Amino acid sequence: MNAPALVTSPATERFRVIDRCAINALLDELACYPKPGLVSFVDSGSHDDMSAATFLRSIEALRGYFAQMAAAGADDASFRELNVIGRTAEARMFDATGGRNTHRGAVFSLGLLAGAAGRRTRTQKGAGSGVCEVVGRRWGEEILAVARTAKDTSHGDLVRRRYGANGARDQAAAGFPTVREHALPAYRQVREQASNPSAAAVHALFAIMAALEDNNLLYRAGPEGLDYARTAASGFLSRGGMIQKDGHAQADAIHRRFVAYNLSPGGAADLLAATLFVVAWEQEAF
Ligand SMILES: CC(C)(COP(=O)(O)OP(=O)(O)OC[C@H]1O[C@@H](n2cnc3c(N)ncnc32)[C@H](O[C@H]2O[C@H](COP(=O)(O)OP(=O)(O)OP(=O)(O)O)[C@@H](O)[C@H]2O)[C@@H]1O)[C@@H](O)C(=O)NCCC(=O)NCCS
Ligand SMILES: Nc1ncnc2[nH]cnc12
Repeated sequence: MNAPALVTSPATERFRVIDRCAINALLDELACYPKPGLVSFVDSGSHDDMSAATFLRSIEALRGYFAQMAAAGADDASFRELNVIGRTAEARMFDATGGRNTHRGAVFSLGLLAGAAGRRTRTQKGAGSGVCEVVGRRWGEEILAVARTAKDTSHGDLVRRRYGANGARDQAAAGFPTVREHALPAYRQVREQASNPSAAAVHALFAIMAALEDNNLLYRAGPEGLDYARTAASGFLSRGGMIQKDGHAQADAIHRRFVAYNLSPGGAADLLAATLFVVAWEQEAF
């Protein structure tokens, strides 16, 4: 007897494409180099408890999660409903990494963007456009309404209390302004000048670092550490960033200094993955 034919609806296929774009975005973020203080295939940056292998295990554990978020987004799920899926994925990530926080921010930010991409597929035309804004418009109020209590003890909660810092929730609720206004223009500028995608990704990472209040930097090194990172990033960009002849060497030198100071812009790394997702999904959807 022949095996029954697998029936895949066009909607299911689109959710799979969204999943693939998100997984590839995470892989491309990991692969691009030099990233100040961050983990790559070259080295583990400022992290002594994680390597590229840890990140690969984490990414594999997240496969399928983004399709689930896309399907829920297409069903007009509330933030509360999306959050249930997100927390399960976060638990899978911690299982796969032995409790290390590789992608907590990406589970949140990229998960919401996958939900928004799923939601946009309902309208078919222009499905790729404006996914960042959709997150803010559809779920922004709910995201900000989730009450935090004195018992919340993530690093983000600590720096929020200590410095009044914003974080992943504020970015998402505002429709990812750092991605739209800084990272995407920086990425496209380098791509248009015929440079390779990895150089464009590194350039975009620096653009995010120059603009973002990154809670990872604040947690590890306080406002001085954050200022140091933002100044290093904006100086690099003002000299031409990855468009300069020796852009790679300069970025590598900044990476080494971040490792020496134990700095790691993990929040910026997540927003780089978000940026790469938006680029990939826009290409698929039009
Ligand atoms: C809603 C939450 C995601 C909020 O969590 P939290 O209250 O902790 O808020 P944030 O500080 O804002 O950070 C969450 C993660 O987002 C990244 N991040 C940091 N700053 C920003 C920023 N300004 N904008 C966007 N994103 C930001 C960051 O992720 C990266 O950091 C990881 C490592 O962080 P950390 O734990 O501090 O470092 P460790 O290695 O553990 O310690 P040290 O080595 O420094 O000693 C990293 O690799 C990146 O992923 C923040 O961690 C959350 O509470 C939540 O509700 N999550 C589950 C629900 C969900 O995901 N739902 C799906 C969508 S509905
Ligand atoms: N490549 C990376 N290195 C360290 N932290 C990260 N968080 C997300 N991506 C990261």
